[in-house]
Amino acid sequence: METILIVDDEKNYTLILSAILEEEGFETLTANSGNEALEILKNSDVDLVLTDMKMPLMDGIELLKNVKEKDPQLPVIMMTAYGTVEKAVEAMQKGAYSYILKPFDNESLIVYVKKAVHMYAVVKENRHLKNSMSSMYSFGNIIGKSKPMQDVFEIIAKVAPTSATVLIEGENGTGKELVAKSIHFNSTRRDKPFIAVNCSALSENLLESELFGHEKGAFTGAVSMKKGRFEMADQGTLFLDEIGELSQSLQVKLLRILQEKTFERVGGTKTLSIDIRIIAATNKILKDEVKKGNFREDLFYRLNVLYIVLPPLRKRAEDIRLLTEHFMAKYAHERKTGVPIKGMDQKAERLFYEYKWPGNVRELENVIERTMILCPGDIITVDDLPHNFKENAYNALHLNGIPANAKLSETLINIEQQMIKRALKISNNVQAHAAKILGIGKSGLNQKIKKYKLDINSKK
Ligand SMILES: Nc1ncnc2c1ncn2[C@@H]1O[C@H](COP(=O)(O)OP(=O)(O)OP(=O)(O)O)[C@@H](O)[C@H]1O
Repeated sequence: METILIVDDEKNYTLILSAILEEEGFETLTANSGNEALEILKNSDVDLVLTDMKMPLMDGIELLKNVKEKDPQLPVIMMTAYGTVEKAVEAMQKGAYSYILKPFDNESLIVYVKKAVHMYAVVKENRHLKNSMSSMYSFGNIIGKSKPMQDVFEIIAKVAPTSATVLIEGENGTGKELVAKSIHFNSTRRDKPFIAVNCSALSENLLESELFGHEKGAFTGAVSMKKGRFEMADQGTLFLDEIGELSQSLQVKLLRILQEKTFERVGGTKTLSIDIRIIAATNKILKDEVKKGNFREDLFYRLNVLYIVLPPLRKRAEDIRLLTEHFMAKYAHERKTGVPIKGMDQKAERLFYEYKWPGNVRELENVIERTMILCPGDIITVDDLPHNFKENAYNALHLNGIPANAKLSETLINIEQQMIKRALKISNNVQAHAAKILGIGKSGLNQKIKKYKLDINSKK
């Protein structure tokens, strides 16, 4: 049953309207001031606000403004007396659904109310669909409707509750850390630490003490005992990013932790036990690294208990629009103008689809964040996109192998020469035949051959 909020400072009037509308099968709530109405709206689901225009303290227009801030699509009907029609027009401009002149007959009121309520029912249905779609197309804050991403969501849901080691493969910026976090926060370890280490960011010695910690005096500068990341992650999850960069000696130590769940701090003799889940990630194909002898096979199998591949963005173009909208909403607060972005024009969208996104989702996110700051209007055009992105995107748009920054005259000469060479080859260097293939005169061809010094052995 739909609920109508009736607002009028004349109490009797609200009661009469309430009776009329309840007779029609609506549920009603009544308020005798704008503030009272806003209080009700905070706690109840309302499908329509029917308000008087002239009220002390907060008038109908002011109330309308507040309602629209809460829900821009909730319909508001203004009841107004003859003298205040101009105000009613102003209300319409500010987003009122309609106005009705007092005194009105019950039938007209009911027609207006039914129309508005019906319109809002459609809005609510769309919202519901959109919500259920967005939960289909996301797993926590990981977005994706493409088949490979849907498969990833399924695997995360299955592996998260276990404590199994997971290996995630994917190019930079494809969301490996996001997936690792999602596994952690959907596991029973969610209240324990999630610790991330980038194995390529530190030299071997530093990484060793970072991972395993060190005892006081273990090396110059080790002035006190320091716990390593393994200890910090005890009972939680340790995310080892860029695992393919781990040195051979650290690979051995990691293997021991995975097998025995024990280790010693650098410079220490005491064996420590830990309970951690390891999630490893790499932008290399680890199997190939094993074949090349760069990565231990036994460690590879220990890590690869469960395997997740995140495909590059260029291979899941159907996610681009969804991710773009997601990041537009995420960075909407960065808009200095306050004008909300409605979307992107066709040209900009095409560029997004054709671009190869070497930096994957991270690059897309950065482009959108900067565009949200730069774009003055409500539609993103190519002009609003960050300069260096446009340069990259256009340079990447090869036209039959011709880069976007190629000069026309040079390119035409190059193509002309290639076509002549090909025609000569096909015609076994018979110029008359080659000219026919090219659709030009024999003497014209001969001139070009001389100009470009293309063939000295040709048969006339
Ligand atoms: N599917 C996705 N949905 C929403 N945001 C995503 C998605 N994939 C990546 N991101 C965002 O892109 C950025 C990069 O993601 P993340 O750091 O997880 O990538 P990565 O693969 O671990 O990168 P690297 O290999 O460079 O460490 C983050 O801000 C992340 O939130």
